[in-house]
Amino acid sequence: MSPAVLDRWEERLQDIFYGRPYDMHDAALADTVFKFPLDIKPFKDMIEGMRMDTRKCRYENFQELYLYCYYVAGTVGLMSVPVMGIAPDSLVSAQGVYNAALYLGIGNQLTNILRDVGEDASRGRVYLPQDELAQFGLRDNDVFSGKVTDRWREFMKEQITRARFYFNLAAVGASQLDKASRWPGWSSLLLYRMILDSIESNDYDNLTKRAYVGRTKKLLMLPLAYTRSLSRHSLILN
Ligand SMILES: CC(C)=CCC/C(C)=C/CC/C(C)=C/CC/C(C)=C/COP(=O)(O)OP(=O)(O)O
Repeated sequence: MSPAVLDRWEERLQDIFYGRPYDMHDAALADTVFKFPLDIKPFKDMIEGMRMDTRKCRYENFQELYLYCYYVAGTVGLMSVPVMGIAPDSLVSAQGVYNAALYLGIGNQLTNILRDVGEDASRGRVYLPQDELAQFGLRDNDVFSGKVTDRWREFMKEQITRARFYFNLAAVGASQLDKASRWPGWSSLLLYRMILDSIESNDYDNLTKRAYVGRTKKLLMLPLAYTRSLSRHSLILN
């Protein structure tokens, strides 16, 4: 995506919020902006994330990576809450629910990154903290080599643990969404989190394999998400 295209997107975004959509897709968003209390900030931040992605292909540390994840995915969580709605009798503050949604975006994006390590490497991109790779005695070349070593497995275990930590933070808010949104909220959390299990089942080979969750597994998960969505207190995942 060229900088000029992203600048144009930002202009169109502003026009959408002014109620002046450019095409039918923009009109759909303008309608949503009219119906729900949406703020332009996360939309702008998402475009900023795409700018960041055109500028850099390495992340020095987790702080840098987290910022990228916020821009491209945490923002989606922040955009979703005003549409999904917060339960009137929420046990968590509105800010707590927004935080949880943001963390779901972070967990999703971290998972997405871990699933796509091999694919991203083939495009010369490494969305993993460089300092953490080094701590495990790993370098870019180990990512490009496609060889799954014990060092790589140990490194991946830590990365997966961190992604699960964000899913746990997200779980705090999923049960506080409006009644109709709780099931979809839990489904999106549990479905994406299953990709991490699949990386484990592949013995941490995310260099030559793309972890995926089969249709049957996904369908079997839906009743579980439904059960979770019935309780208001499911704060901890297992
Ligand atoms: C839990 C609470 C309180 C609310 C739910 C709020 C929601 C629905 C948040 C979802 C956030 C979300 C779906 C973020 C998207 C993150 C993500 C993985 C983006 C990846 O996009 P692509 O890079 O296009 O994916 P592919 O690589 O799979 O094409």
